[in-house]
Amino acid sequence: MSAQIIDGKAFAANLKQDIAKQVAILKEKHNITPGLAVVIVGEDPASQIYVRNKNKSTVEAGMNSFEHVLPEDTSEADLLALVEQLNNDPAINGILVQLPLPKHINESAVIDAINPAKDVDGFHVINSGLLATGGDAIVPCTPLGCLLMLRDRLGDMSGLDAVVVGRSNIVGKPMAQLLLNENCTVTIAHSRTRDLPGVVGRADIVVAAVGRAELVKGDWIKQGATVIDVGINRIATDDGKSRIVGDVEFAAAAERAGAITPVPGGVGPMTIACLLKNTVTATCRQAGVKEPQA
Ligand SMILES: Nc1nc(=O)c2c([nH]1)NC[C@@H]1CN(c3ccc(C(=O)N[C@@H](CCC(=O)O)C(=O)O)cc3)C=[N+]21
Ligand SMILES: [Mg+2]
Repeated sequence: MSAQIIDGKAFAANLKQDIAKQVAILKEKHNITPGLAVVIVGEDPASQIYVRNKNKSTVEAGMNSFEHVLPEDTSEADLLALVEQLNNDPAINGILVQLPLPKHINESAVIDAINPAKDVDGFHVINSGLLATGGDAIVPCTPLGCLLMLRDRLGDMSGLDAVVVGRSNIVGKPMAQLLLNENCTVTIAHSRTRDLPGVVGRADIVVAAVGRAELVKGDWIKQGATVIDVGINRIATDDGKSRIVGDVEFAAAAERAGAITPVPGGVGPMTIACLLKNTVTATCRQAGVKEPQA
């Protein structure tokens, strides 16, 4: 194995320390404590684990955390009413509605009902529009976390070939926008892409975000490329148990890559750290104060 392993967990721990310092300064100088509301509809166990981790990290950073767990059969109207209540609550600076929502609820209607200034997921159409047009967007947490790791590893990315595998509104599209802002030559690959191995093989930066276990094969990777694996897939193992793998065939890719994120311990922890970061950013903008330097 030749690749450097990018330690997302350590990176996130560092970022969280900086955020805790920012929060302390906000309290001391402005008497503000950022508040994050997380809304979860239904009882998917995996979702509940994420929500618990987010809650714990929020409190550790010195912020207030508010959890709203609603039953699976909650109506869209009731969920919209809760969003409206959170929009109007001055103690709430960030609102995250956990996705996916149950089938009977229109996801984009709910996301777009969030006050864009409190949309710490950066999923509101206003924030995606601002990101696309070079404005002051709140940037989705997962792509933001990937960007911070890439900047740390590569510095100036100008002119590099970047391939994003996956075109979701949550990861693929905003990731491509961010890489374009870094002056990369960006390709978005997806299920209809012809010659995916060839497209991936010319990339200096590969971001895999398709949600398919080990779809990106190690021998596709260009020597020395930087590989960011967004996937979190649970697969069955021979002993009847299960384990978590990414969207990239890790061991084989690490033979060729210059640097690679592991799963777990890569992008996931950075997503949560960036959620806290976005909550601080949103709080400062709402209060009209400059973001403190940690
Ligand atoms: N509105 C909304 N915003 C989200 O950001 C959002 C969402 N809905 N729905 C669910 C997904 C999933 N998600 C994760 C965040 C962190 C880890 C994470 O920290 N993972 C660790 C542990 C993995 C494990 O062991 O299970 C790791 O990768 O090392 C995972 C998954 C945020 N999501
Ligand atoms: Mg997110």
